Amino acid sequence: MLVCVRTCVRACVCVLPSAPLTYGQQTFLLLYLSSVFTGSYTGLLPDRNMSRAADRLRLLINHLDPSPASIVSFIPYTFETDLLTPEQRVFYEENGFLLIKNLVSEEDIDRFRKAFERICRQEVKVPGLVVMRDVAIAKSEFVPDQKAVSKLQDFQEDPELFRYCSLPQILKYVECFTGPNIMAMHTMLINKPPDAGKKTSRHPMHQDLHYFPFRPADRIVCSWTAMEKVTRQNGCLVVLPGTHQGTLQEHDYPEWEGGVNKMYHGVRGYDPQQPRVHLEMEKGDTVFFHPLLIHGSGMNQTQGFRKAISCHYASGDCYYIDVKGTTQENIENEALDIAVRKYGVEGDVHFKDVWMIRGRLVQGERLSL
Ligand SMILES: CC(C)CC(=O)SCCNC(=O)CCNC(=O)[C@H](O)C(C)(C)COP(=O)(O)OP(=O)(O)OC[C@H]1O[C@@H](n2cnc3c(N)ncnc32)[C@H](O)[C@@H]1OP(=O)(O)O
Ligand SMILES: Nc1ncnc2c1ncn2[C@@H]1O[C@H](COP(=O)(O)OP(=O)(O)OP(=O)(O)O)[C@@H](O)[C@H]1O
Ligand SMILES: O=C(O)CCC(=O)C(=O)O
Ligand SMILES: [Fe+2]
Ligand SMILES: [Mg+2]
Repeated sequence: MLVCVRTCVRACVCVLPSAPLTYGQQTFLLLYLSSVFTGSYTGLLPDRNMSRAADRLRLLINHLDPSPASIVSFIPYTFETDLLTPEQRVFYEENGFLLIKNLVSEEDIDRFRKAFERICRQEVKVPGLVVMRDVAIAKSEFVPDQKAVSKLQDFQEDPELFRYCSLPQILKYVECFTGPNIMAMHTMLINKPPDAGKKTSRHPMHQDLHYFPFRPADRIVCSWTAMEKVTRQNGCLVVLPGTHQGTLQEHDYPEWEGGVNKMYHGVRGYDPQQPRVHLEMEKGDTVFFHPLLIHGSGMNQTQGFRKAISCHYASGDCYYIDVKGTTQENIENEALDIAVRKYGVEGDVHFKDVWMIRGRLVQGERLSL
């Protein structure tokens, strides 16, 4: 098999010019190899830096070795599971996100919406649930209505909402990023309110990994499903493609005149000139994205509440890290302050404990999380 692969790679490279490979040539080679070898060598990523791409290909051919470690180092972000097409795999490897249209049914979304409304009307009480109000109206009189709620967080104890995290069609995709043991670590239903005029409905550009004291980052993925049509107008997700290939950056509260929501940190020194992509989506469309991908969402300039439901998954064999002395120390301190108030615990509570109690196994085995 190895000889066969090597011959085939060499054959492919021989027909290509010895000069730097174009993007199209690389894509062709990649697709050809994956069709012949059912994906085992789809790690030949096209690279926008054409001479670097040629070097990488030469390196692969010279050191062709079918050990899992060498394959992983060429295809760091995804696993082969027969689900992703080579094009989808390459897209995620390159961009750090993948949008799947029409993945969650209307019926399911309507059920999640009803469950959300019951919580807003305070007809059910869910242990551990955090109900957030937008900072612009946080100090106004409490109305038990969805108009007061900007986000639900930690709905793992609500069986109806948590059904989202176990939907088989979602887990099939999640498995491509996490592998077969899957923990649902963090759940949210975001009800982005019409902006009250202070731009507080924005979510600053950030990397979700900033919030997580577990690793490795490549075995973590977010699924985010639009519960209705989301557009630039009502504050769709905005992503910076390819930023998942960078490192975790320092995060702080952005200096916004109108204020910013509690714990909405943004990457420090965000440059608004960077190329960004607005992910406009229909009801049921789902985007999967890497926890280092820089993303946020714009203002909601409509009168409706823009709804989305999401879950962060991690491989069961991810491990906790100590964030003391790292850029994550600021969010650890804030999270611990809130946890102490929420659970009434004193003293010896650690960032890791806050995550351990939220995590729920959804597939395979719970190992180290
Ligand atoms: C990957 C993922 C994790 C990324 C993200 O999701 S980033 C966002 C993460 N967000 C969170 O973790 C939620 C944080 N929020 C919360 O825990 C809660 O909503 C709290 C801010 C603690 C407020 O909850 P609670 O105490 O039940 O609410 P109260 O109405 O009694 O308000 C208590 C004091 O908090 C203030 N407050 C409420 N909501 C917000 C807000 N959105 N932004 C800023 N300040 C807020 C409120 O004005 C009140 O302040 P004082 O009157 O005590 O000065
Ligand atoms: N200083 C900043 N730090 C971090 N994130 C920011 C900063 N300024 C803007 N953003 C983020 O950039 C993204 C785009 O915001 P913006 O409100 O411009 O939305 P938009 O969809 O581009 O709207 P518009 O059509 O008005 O350009 C949002 O995620 C927003 O929170
Ligand atoms: O739905 C949104 O506006 C984005 C939310 C988000 O990125 C987050 O909460 O981490
Ligand atoms: Fe996020
Ligand atoms: Mg703008």
